[in-house]
Amino acid sequence: MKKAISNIAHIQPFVQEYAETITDVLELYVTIIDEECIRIGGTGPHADSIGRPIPCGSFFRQVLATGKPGFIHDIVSKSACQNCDTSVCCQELATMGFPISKQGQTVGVIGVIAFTVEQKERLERNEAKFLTFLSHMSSLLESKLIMLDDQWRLQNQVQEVLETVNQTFALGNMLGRDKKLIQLLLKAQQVAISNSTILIQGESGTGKELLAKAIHEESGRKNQPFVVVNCPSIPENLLESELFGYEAGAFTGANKSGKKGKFELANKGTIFLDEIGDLPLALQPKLLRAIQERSIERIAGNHSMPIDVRIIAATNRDLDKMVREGQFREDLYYRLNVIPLTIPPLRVRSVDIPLYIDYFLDKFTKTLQKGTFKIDEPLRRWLMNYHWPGNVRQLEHVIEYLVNIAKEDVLTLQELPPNLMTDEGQISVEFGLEQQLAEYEKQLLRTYVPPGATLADKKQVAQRLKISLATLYRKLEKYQLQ
Ligand SMILES: Nc1ncnc2c1ncn2[C@@H]1O[C@H](COP(=O)(O)OP(=O)(O)OP(=O)(O)O)[C@@H](O)[C@H]1O
Repeated sequence: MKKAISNIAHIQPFVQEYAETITDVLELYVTIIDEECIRIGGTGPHADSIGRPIPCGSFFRQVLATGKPGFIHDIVSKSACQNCDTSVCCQELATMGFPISKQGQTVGVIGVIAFTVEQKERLERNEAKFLTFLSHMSSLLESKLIMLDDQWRLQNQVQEVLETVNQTFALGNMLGRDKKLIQLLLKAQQVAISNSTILIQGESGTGKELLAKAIHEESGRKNQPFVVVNCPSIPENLLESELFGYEAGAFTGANKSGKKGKFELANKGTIFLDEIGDLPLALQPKLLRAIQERSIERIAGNHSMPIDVRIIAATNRDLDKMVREGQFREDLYYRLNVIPLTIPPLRVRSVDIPLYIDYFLDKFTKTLQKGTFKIDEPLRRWLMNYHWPGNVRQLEHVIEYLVNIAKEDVLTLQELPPNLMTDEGQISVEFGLEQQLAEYEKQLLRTYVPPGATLADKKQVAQRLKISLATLYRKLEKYQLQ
C-alpha cells in the first residue's frame, strides 16, 4: 500500500508550473530541488537538467541543510560558492534560495538566478519583495503536498475498509472483492463518462462483455443502444455489410431497401466489438477510417454518414504480439487501445471465488425455484483450488449444473460434473493411465488436505479416504503437497 507521505517529486508537474510562473513574474531563471538535491523543476538553462542532482557544494544544498533563506549578491567573490563543483565555470551572477518546508521540515528549495547584470541589479533592488514572493510560492507547494497526503490517506482508508470487511464492489452486474479487480472497476467507472475508445483484454469468460455493458450503463449514453458485434461469429464475406450496412441493390440477394449496419444501429450509443483480434486484416482499414473520421460509408454508398458512437473493443488474444507478427494493423491497435483495461483471470483472484459461488448459487436457486443449498467443505475447497481455465463463466456453469442435479440440500464433491473431476485442464488424455490416476489422486489430496491442515484434520481425512495416516503422509510427500 502507498505510504501517505508525499514529497516534491510526487508533484513534479505542479513544481514545473510553479517554476515557470516564478520566471514569468520575476523574469529570472528558476531551479527547484527536492530533499535529495535532485532538480525537480527548472527554467532557462536549468530546464534541461531536470531529474539530475545539482552540483556538490552548491549554495542551494546549504539552504536545504540550514532550512534558511539566503541571497548571494556577488557569486564571483562569495565564499559560499567556493566549494561548489561548478564554481570555475559558473555563469551565474547572483542567486537567491528559499526553503520549501512541509510541517516544519525542509523538503526542498526554490532558487532564482540572475545571469545578466540587469537581472542581478533587479534582484538586489527587490530583495525583500522577492523573498516574500518566494515564501508565498513555497507555502503553496506545502499546501499541495499536504493535500496529496490527505488524498492518499483517504485512499488508504477506503482500501483498508474494503480489505477488512471483505467488501464486494459492483459496477453494474460485475462483482469483485479482489483488490486488483476493484481497482480496474473503479478505473472503468471513472472513464465511463468520456467518449474515448476502450480496449478490454482478458481471458475467455473473465467478464469482458459484462464490463463493456457496465461501462455503457454508467455513461451518458445509457438510454441509447448498446450494440454487440461478435467478430468471429459473422462470416468474413458478410462482416463488412454487418458493420457498415449497404445501399439498395448493393449485391445480388441484398435487401431491396438497403440495410443499416451495426455502427448506424449504435448511433448515439455504444458499439461493442467483441473478439476484435479476429477482425480480418482486409477489413481493418475501414474500421480505422470509421474511428478516425467518426463517419461510415455503406457498401455501394456514395456518401459518408457521420456517426456518434462510443467504441469498446475486446479480445482474449495478445494483440500486441499480433501487431508484431503483422496479423493486426499497428495504427488500428493504437486507435483502439486508448484506454486499456485488462481483467485478471479468476485463478489469480481467489478471494472472488467464494463471492461468485454464493452469487451464482443464489441466482440459480431462484431461477430454478429450488430451495437453499449449502456447499460442504471439501467441495468448497475443491472449487477454491481449481485453476478455472474458463474463468467466471466456467464457475457459473458448474454452479448451475450443481443446482440442477442436487437432490440433497448439501452439495458435495460427488455432484461435480464428471469431466471436471478428471480436470481436463490439468490431466491430459495424452497421459498414460498411471499418470492420469496419479494426477487425479493428487487433486483429490489437494482438495481434502488444505495447506495448514492439522494432525487431527489429517487423521480425519485418512479415515474418510479409508487409508492409514502413514499412507496419507507418504502420498502427501510424493506429490509435494506439504
Ligand atoms: N465479475 C463478475 N461478476 C459477475 N459475473 C461475472 C463476472 N465476470 C464474469 N461474469 C459472468 O461470466 C459470464 C461470462 O462473462 P462474459 O461473457 O462477459 O465474458 P467474456 O470475457 O466476454 O467472455 P468471452 O471472451 O468468451 O467472450 C457471464 O455470464 C457473466 O455474467
